[in-house]
Amino acid sequence: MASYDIVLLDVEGTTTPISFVHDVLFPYITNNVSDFLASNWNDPALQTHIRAIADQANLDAQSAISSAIPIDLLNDTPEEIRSKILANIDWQMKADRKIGALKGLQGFMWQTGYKNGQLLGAMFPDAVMAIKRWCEKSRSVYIYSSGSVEAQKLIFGYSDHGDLSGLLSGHYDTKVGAKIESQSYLRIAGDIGVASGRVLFVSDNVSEIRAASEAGMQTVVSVRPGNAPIPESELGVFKTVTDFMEIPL
Ligand SMILES: CSCCC(=O)C(=O)COP(=O)(O)O
Ligand SMILES: [Mg+2]
Repeated sequence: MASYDIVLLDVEGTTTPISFVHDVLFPYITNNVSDFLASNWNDPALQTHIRAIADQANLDAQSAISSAIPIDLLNDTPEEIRSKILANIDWQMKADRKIGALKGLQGFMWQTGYKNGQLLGAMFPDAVMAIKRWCEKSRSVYIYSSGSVEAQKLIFGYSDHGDLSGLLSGHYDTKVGAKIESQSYLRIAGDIGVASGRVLFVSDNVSEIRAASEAGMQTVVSVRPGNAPIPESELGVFKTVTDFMEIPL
Protein backbone atom coordinates (compact mmCIF):
# COMPACT_ATOMS: atom_id res chain seq x y z
CA MET A 1 0.00 0.00 0.00
CA ALA A 2 1.29 3.49 -0.91
CA SER A 3 1.34 6.27 1.67
CA TYR A 4 -1.78 8.41 2.17
CA ASP A 5 -2.73 11.72 3.80
CA ILE A 6 -6.48 11.32 4.22
CA VAL A 7 -8.54 8.47 5.67
CA LEU A 8 -12.18 8.31 4.58
CA LEU A 9 -14.30 5.94 6.69
CA ASP A 10 -17.69 4.33 6.20
CA VAL A 11 -19.65 3.83 9.46
CA GLU A 12 -22.02 0.83 9.51
CA GLY A 13 -19.98 -2.38 9.21
CA THR A 14 -16.71 -0.41 9.41
CA THR A 15 -16.36 1.75 12.55
CA THR A 16 -19.61 0.47 14.03
CA PRO A 17 -21.29 -2.95 14.23
CA ILE A 18 -24.20 -3.48 11.84
CA SER A 19 -26.06 -4.94 14.85
CA PHE A 20 -25.98 -1.54 16.61
CA VAL A 21 -27.64 0.12 13.60
CA HIS A 22 -30.24 -2.62 13.08
CA ASP A 23 -30.93 -3.63 16.69
CA VAL A 24 -30.66 -0.25 18.45
CA LEU A 25 -30.82 2.75 16.08
CA PHE A 26 -33.53 1.49 13.73
CA PRO A 27 -35.86 0.19 16.51
CA TYR A 28 -35.47 3.61 18.20
CA ILE A 29 -37.10 5.10 15.09
CA THR A 30 -39.82 2.48 14.62
CA ASN A 31 -40.77 2.52 18.33
CA ASN A 32 -40.87 6.32 18.64
CA VAL A 33 -41.77 7.78 15.27
CA SER A 34 -45.54 7.94 15.79
CA ASP A 35 -45.30 9.80 19.13
CA PHE A 36 -42.43 11.92 17.83
CA LEU A 37 -44.44 13.17 14.85
CA ALA A 38 -47.46 13.85 17.05
CA SER A 39 -45.43 15.81 19.65
CA ASN A 40 -43.24 17.78 17.25
CA TRP A 41 -45.52 18.22 14.23
CA ASN A 42 -45.34 22.04 14.23
CA ASP A 43 -41.55 22.20 14.62
CA PRO A 44 -40.26 23.87 11.40
CA ALA A 45 -37.20 21.58 11.39
CA LEU A 46 -39.47 18.51 11.43
CA GLN A 47 -41.64 20.02 8.69
CA THR A 48 -38.52 20.34 6.48
CA HIS A 49 -37.98 16.57 6.84
CA ILE A 50 -41.70 15.88 6.23
CA ARG A 51 -41.53 17.86 2.97
CA ALA A 52 -38.44 15.91 1.89
CA ILE A 53 -40.16 12.57 2.63
CA ALA A 54 -43.31 13.68 0.76
CA ASP A 55 -41.25 14.84 -2.26
CA GLN A 56 -39.45 11.48 -2.31
CA ALA A 57 -42.76 9.59 -1.95
CA ASN A 58 -44.21 11.49 -4.92
CA LEU A 59 -41.10 10.76 -7.02
CA ASP A 60 -41.30 7.08 -6.03
CA ALA A 61 -45.02 6.97 -6.92
CA GLN A 62 -44.25 8.51 -10.34
CA SER A 63 -41.57 5.84 -10.82
CA ALA A 64 -44.25 3.21 -10.06
CA ILE A 65 -42.46 1.89 -6.95
CA SER A 66 -45.19 -0.39 -5.64
CA SER A 67 -45.05 0.55 -1.92
CA ALA A 68 -45.02 4.30 -2.58
CA ILE A 69 -48.20 6.28 -1.84
CA PRO A 70 -48.26 9.89 -3.10
CA ILE A 71 -48.54 12.56 -0.38
CA ASP A 72 -50.32 15.80 -1.24
CA LEU A 73 -49.07 18.35 1.29
CA LEU A 74 -51.51 21.00 0.03
CA ASN A 75 -54.76 19.02 -0.13
CA ASP A 76 -54.41 16.03 2.24
CA THR A 77 -55.55 16.71 5.82
CA PRO A 78 -52.80 16.83 8.51
CA GLU A 79 -54.10 13.45 9.76
CA GLU A 80 -53.87 11.93 6.26
CA ILE A 81 -50.37 13.35 5.81
CA ARG A 82 -49.23 11.98 9.18
CA SER A 83 -50.60 8.52 8.53
CA LYS A 84 -49.13 8.39 4.99
CA ILE A 85 -45.75 9.57 6.33
CA LEU A 86 -45.83 6.82 8.99
CA ALA A 87 -46.69 4.17 6.36
CA ASN A 88 -43.94 5.52 4.13
CA ILE A 89 -41.31 5.39 6.90
CA ASP A 90 -42.44 1.86 7.77
CA TRP A 91 -41.88 0.44 4.27
CA GLN A 92 -38.65 2.37 3.69
CA MET A 93 -37.19 1.13 6.96
CA LYS A 94 -38.25 -2.46 6.28
CA ALA A 95 -36.43 -2.14 2.94
CA ASP A 96 -33.38 -0.53 4.70
CA ARG A 97 -33.55 2.19 2.08
CA LYS A 98 -30.42 4.37 2.03
CA ILE A 99 -32.17 7.44 0.72
CA GLY A 100 -31.51 11.04 1.79
CA ALA A 101 -35.03 11.97 2.94
CA LEU A 102 -35.37 8.97 5.28
CA LYS A 103 -31.80 9.31 6.54
CA GLY A 104 -32.41 13.00 7.28
CA LEU A 105 -35.45 12.26 9.43
CA GLN A 106 -33.63 9.42 11.23
CA GLY A 107 -30.73 11.74 12.15
CA PHE A 108 -33.17 14.39 13.37
CA MET A 109 -34.94 11.87 15.62
CA TRP A 110 -31.74 10.26 16.96
CA GLN A 111 -30.67 13.69 18.24
CA THR A 112 -33.24 13.36 21.04
CA GLY A 113 -32.15 9.79 21.90
CA TYR A 114 -28.44 10.64 22.09
CA LYS A 115 -29.01 13.83 24.06
CA ASN A 116 -31.26 12.17 26.67
CA GLY A 117 -28.85 9.23 27.13
CA GLN A 118 -31.06 6.57 25.51
CA LEU A 119 -28.54 6.09 22.69
CA LEU A 120 -24.75 5.67 22.87
CA GLY A 121 -22.89 5.23 19.58
CA ALA A 122 -21.15 1.83 19.35
CA MET A 123 -17.59 1.85 18.02
CA PHE A 124 -15.23 -1.04 17.36
CA PRO A 125 -12.36 -0.39 19.84
CA ASP A 126 -9.68 -0.92 17.18
CA ALA A 127 -11.39 1.68 14.94
CA VAL A 128 -11.12 4.25 17.74
CA MET A 129 -7.48 3.29 18.40
CA ALA A 130 -6.65 3.60 14.69
CA ILE A 131 -8.43 6.96 14.33
CA LYS A 132 -6.38 8.30 17.28
CA ARG A 133 -3.18 6.90 15.75
CA TRP A 134 -3.95 8.42 12.33
CA CYS A 135 -4.49 11.82 13.97
CA GLU A 136 -1.25 11.51 15.95
CA LYS A 137 0.58 10.69 12.70
CA SER A 138 -0.87 13.77 10.92
CA ARG A 139 -3.45 11.98 8.80
CA SER A 140 -6.86 13.66 8.55
CA VAL A 141 -9.89 11.43 9.11
CA TYR A 142 -13.20 12.06 7.32
CA ILE A 143 -16.49 10.14 7.36
CA TYR A 144 -18.59 9.16 4.33
CA SER A 145 -21.81 7.35 5.22
CA SER A 146 -25.36 6.87 3.96
CA GLY A 147 -26.34 8.10 7.43
CA SER A 148 -26.89 11.88 7.37
CA VAL A 149 -24.08 14.23 8.43
CA GLU A 150 -26.19 15.02 11.52
CA ALA A 151 -26.47 11.29 12.35
CA GLN A 152 -22.70 10.87 11.86
CA LYS A 153 -21.89 13.77 14.20
CA LEU A 154 -24.18 12.24 16.84
CA ILE A 155 -22.78 8.69 16.69
CA PHE A 156 -19.19 9.96 17.07
CA GLY A 157 -20.08 12.78 19.45
CA TYR A 158 -21.99 10.49 21.84
CA SER A 159 -19.94 7.30 21.44
CA ASP A 160 -19.19 4.50 23.88
CA HIS A 161 -15.56 5.77 23.68
CA GLY A 162 -16.53 9.34 24.58
CA ASP A 163 -16.79 12.37 22.33
CA LEU A 164 -14.71 11.56 19.24
CA SER A 165 -15.85 14.52 17.17
CA GLY A 166 -12.59 16.43 17.67
CA LEU A 167 -10.72 13.65 15.83
CA LEU A 168 -12.74 14.07 12.64
CA SER A 169 -11.91 16.64 9.97
CA GLY A 170 -15.21 16.45 8.08
CA HIS A 171 -18.31 14.50 7.07
CA TYR A 172 -19.99 13.52 3.81
CA ASP A 173 -23.35 11.88 3.23
CA THR A 174 -25.20 10.99 0.02
CA LYS A 175 -25.76 14.69 -0.75
CA VAL A 176 -22.31 14.40 -2.38
CA GLY A 177 -23.58 11.44 -4.46
CA ALA A 178 -24.33 7.74 -4.10
CA LYS A 179 -21.70 5.65 -2.39
CA ILE A 180 -21.49 3.20 -5.29
CA GLU A 181 -20.64 5.90 -7.85
CA SER A 182 -17.01 6.79 -8.49
CA GLN A 183 -17.95 10.44 -9.18
CA SER A 184 -18.87 10.81 -5.48
CA TYR A 185 -15.32 9.92 -4.45
CA LEU A 186 -13.85 12.36 -6.98
CA ARG A 187 -16.13 15.08 -5.57
CA ILE A 188 -15.00 14.31 -2.01
CA ALA A 189 -11.31 14.40 -2.96
CA GLY A 190 -11.95 17.68 -4.83
CA ASP A 191 -13.78 19.14 -1.86
CA ILE A 192 -10.98 18.19 0.54
CA GLY A 193 -8.47 19.52 -2.00
CA VAL A 194 -6.35 16.40 -2.35
CA ALA A 195 -5.51 14.01 -5.19
CA SER A 196 -7.74 10.94 -4.89
CA GLY A 197 -4.63 8.69 -4.78
CA ARG A 198 -3.71 10.29 -1.43
CA VAL A 199 -7.01 9.07 0.13
CA LEU A 200 -7.52 5.70 1.81
CA PHE A 201 -11.20 4.63 1.85
CA VAL A 202 -12.34 1.89 4.26
CA SER A 203 -15.78 0.26 3.93
CA ASP A 204 -17.55 -3.06 4.40
CA ASN A 205 -19.33 -2.70 1.05
CA VAL A 206 -17.39 -4.02 -1.95
CA SER A 207 -19.48 -1.98 -4.43
CA GLU A 208 -18.43 1.18 -2.56
CA ILE A 209 -14.81 0.00 -2.48
CA ARG A 210 -14.89 -0.63 -6.24
CA ALA A 211 -16.29 2.87 -6.90
CA ALA A 212 -13.61 4.50 -4.72
CA SER A 213 -10.92 2.43 -6.38
CA GLU A 214 -12.17 3.47 -9.85
CA ALA A 215 -11.87 7.08 -8.64
CA GLY A 216 -8.20 6.36 -7.88
CA MET A 217 -8.47 6.05 -4.08
CA GLN A 218 -6.60 3.42 -2.11
CA THR A 219 -9.01 1.03 -0.43
CA VAL A 220 -9.38 -1.51 2.35
CA VAL A 221 -12.43 -3.72 2.94
CA SER A 222 -13.58 -3.88 6.57
CA VAL A 223 -14.44 -7.45 7.58
CA ARG A 224 -16.44 -7.46 10.81
CA PRO A 225 -18.68 -9.93 12.65
CA GLY A 226 -22.19 -9.68 11.22
CA ASN A 227 -21.12 -8.09 7.91
CA ALA A 228 -22.40 -9.57 4.65
CA PRO A 229 -19.83 -12.02 3.26
CA ILE A 230 -17.62 -10.70 0.45
CA PRO A 231 -18.98 -12.16 -2.84
CA GLU A 232 -16.81 -15.07 -4.04
CA SER A 233 -16.04 -13.28 -7.31
CA GLU A 234 -14.54 -10.37 -5.30
CA LEU A 235 -12.41 -12.45 -2.92
CA GLY A 236 -8.75 -11.52 -3.27
CA VAL A 237 -9.49 -8.47 -5.45
CA PHE A 238 -9.21 -5.89 -2.64
CA LYS A 239 -7.15 -5.75 0.56
CA THR A 240 -9.21 -6.78 3.62
CA VAL A 241 -8.68 -6.30 7.38
CA THR A 242 -10.50 -7.56 10.45
CA ASP A 243 -8.76 -5.01 12.73
CA PHE A 244 -7.95 -1.41 11.74
CA MET A 245 -4.60 -1.57 13.52
CA GLU A 246 -3.51 -3.94 10.70
CA ILE A 247 -3.76 -1.04 8.24
CA PRO A 248 -0.24 0.24 7.55
CA LEU A 249 0.40 3.93 8.18
C1 LIG B 1 -24.09 7.06 10.48
S1 LIG B 1 -25.38 6.84 11.47
C2 LIG B 1 -26.45 5.51 11.18
C3 LIG B 1 -26.11 4.50 10.19
C4 LIG B 1 -27.02 4.49 9.02
O1 LIG B 1 -28.16 4.88 9.10
C5 LIG B 1 -26.50 4.04 7.74
O2 LIG B 1 -27.25 3.99 6.76
C6 LIG B 1 -25.09 3.66 7.64
O3 LIG B 1 -24.69 3.33 6.34
P1 LIG B 1 -23.14 3.25 5.95
O4 LIG B 1 -23.06 3.99 4.65
O5 LIG B 1 -22.33 3.90 7.04
O6 LIG B 1 -22.82 1.80 5.80
MG1 LIG C 1 -21.16 0.37 5.57
